[in-house]
Amino acid sequence: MNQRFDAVVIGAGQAGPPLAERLGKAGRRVAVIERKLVGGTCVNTGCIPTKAMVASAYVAHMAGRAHEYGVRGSEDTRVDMQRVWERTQGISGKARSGVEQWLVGMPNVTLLRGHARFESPTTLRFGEDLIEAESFFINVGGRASVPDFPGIHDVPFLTNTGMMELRELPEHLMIVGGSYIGLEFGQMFRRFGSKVTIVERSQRFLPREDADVADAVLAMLRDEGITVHLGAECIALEGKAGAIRIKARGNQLCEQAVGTHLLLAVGRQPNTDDLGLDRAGVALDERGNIKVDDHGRSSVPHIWAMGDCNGKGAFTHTSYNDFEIVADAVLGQGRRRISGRIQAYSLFTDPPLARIGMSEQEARKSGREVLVGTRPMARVGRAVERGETVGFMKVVVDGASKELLGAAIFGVNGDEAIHCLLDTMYAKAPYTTVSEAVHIHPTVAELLPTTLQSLA
Ligand SMILES: Cc1cc2nc3c(=O)[nH]c(=O)nc-3n(C[C@H](O)[C@H](O)[C@H](O)COP(=O)(O)OP(=O)(O)OC[C@H]3O[C@@H](n4cnc5c(N)ncnc54)[C@H](O)[C@@H]3O)c2cc1C
Ligand SMILES: NC(=O)c1ccc[n+]([C@@H]2O[C@H](COP(=O)([O-])OP(=O)(O)OC[C@H]3O[C@@H](n4cnc5c(N)ncnc54)[C@H](O)[C@@H]3O)[C@@H](O)[C@H]2O)c1
Repeated sequence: MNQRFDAVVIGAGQAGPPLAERLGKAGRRVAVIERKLVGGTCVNTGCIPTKAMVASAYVAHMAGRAHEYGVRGSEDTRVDMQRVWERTQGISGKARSGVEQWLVGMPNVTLLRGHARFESPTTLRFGEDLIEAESFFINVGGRASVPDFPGIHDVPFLTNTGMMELRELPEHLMIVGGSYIGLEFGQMFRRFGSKVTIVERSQRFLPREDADVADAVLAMLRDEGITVHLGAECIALEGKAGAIRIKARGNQLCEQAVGTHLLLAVGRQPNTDDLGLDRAGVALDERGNIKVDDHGRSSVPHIWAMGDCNGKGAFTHTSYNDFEIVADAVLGQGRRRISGRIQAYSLFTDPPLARIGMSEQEARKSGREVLVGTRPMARVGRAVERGETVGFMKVVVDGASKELLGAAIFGVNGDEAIHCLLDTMYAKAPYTTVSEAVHIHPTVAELLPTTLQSLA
């Protein structure tokens, strides 16, 4: 059967559903095609379930410290992984059904379940059907990369998706990759009670971050009993279920460890290889991302790409922002641009590492007159009162223009507090806007003005 729509959205991730709603409300007949679970990675196997698990791990950690706060009765803290799993699935499932009900209730929008693939620039193959449309909006996201290591077919391994299914505690979790996924899962499973070994190929931990920031995160993980091997590139896997060994180049220390479970957290690849994009004439970059202009338009003018599959961001907030930019280009004035986005992300360890704009190393490389203000969390009243004083805050400023260039807050509530700096950057206001502001006491944000008064 042939079907015709004004617009087709492929993938119900973070950008597709809100765009479908906007197009539908504008009177367009829209199809949203989703091959698996609506809500995509964030809702089902990414942000939402992992942050629910981070919350369980936080409670386990604090229960172990309860006596420090004068709370007794939790000396025998144990984690019930079945219950952690149920809670996580409950939160993720509720979010998924929320997206589903929202999609089904949208005016002029039809939700179709199955895999879509281009047959031509204006036609999709959808099962036995062909679907034609005037414009297409691709929001297909990505999946965990699985390198073809020798041994990969013999040794059982998990990715972020498989981690969601664990209902018992791994005795020893080995993790290849020491970035967002490896560190968030590594810390939470250590707090649940597993032994954790992380094998990272970079010689320098978190190389994107300033050395003082990266060192502080590494020290925190090691203090919690996590083994981190740096400069260790996994090149092969050996063993069998329950007894897994990682062979590494550069640092063979990890080869002495035998793990019961293995998590591969070595990056993600876009879901663009089974979309028939060659038949549509859509150009890809060398990593398989769909090339887009500053408005999200691909090399074929009526085909747009949003979210992880365009390689312009790898976060839920960047995918959602892509929706806003594409909606503005298609239905508005085309004022908004991807290049107008300020880099912002948080590594959700506990405490989190929140980052915006430039690091100090990037700012210095740019040749500006760089001023830096720092303050340890141990001197932030709120952190002291909470008994969570790990980390520090750091703000980077252009001394000549007074512009805020970037910031890192590795500390309790840093992921929230950093937004007052981020919004000041969007407002293009000088740093004195914050340094002369009066913030509420006692908060973590309260110390940002003081930090900015001590720039050097
Ligand atoms: C473990 C983990 C934790 C994360 N934590 C965070 C976090 O804390 N904060 C943050 O900002 N980001 C986080 N991320 C990243 C975030 O999840 C992604 O950046 C975000 O989900 C990307 O959304 P998207 O809209 O690009 O696509 P996705 O959410 O991946 O959705 C794409 C959808 O397209 C569907 N699809 C694919 N191909 C087809 C096809 N051919 N036909 C039909 N449907 C198709 C898929 O089934 C999927 O539902 C995390 C990621 C992971 C893996
Ligand atoms: N808090 C968040 O916002 C959050 C959380 C989780 C995931 N994510 C998103 O998911 C994406 C994927 O995360 P990720 O951590 O898998 O990937 P990543 O690309 O951030 O990091 C992969 C890490 O694996 C290492 N590595 C690669 N090959 C290796 C090998 N053979 N041996 C040892 N180390 C190796 C790399 O050096 C790197 O440090 C990220 O881009 C991020 O945007 C975001």
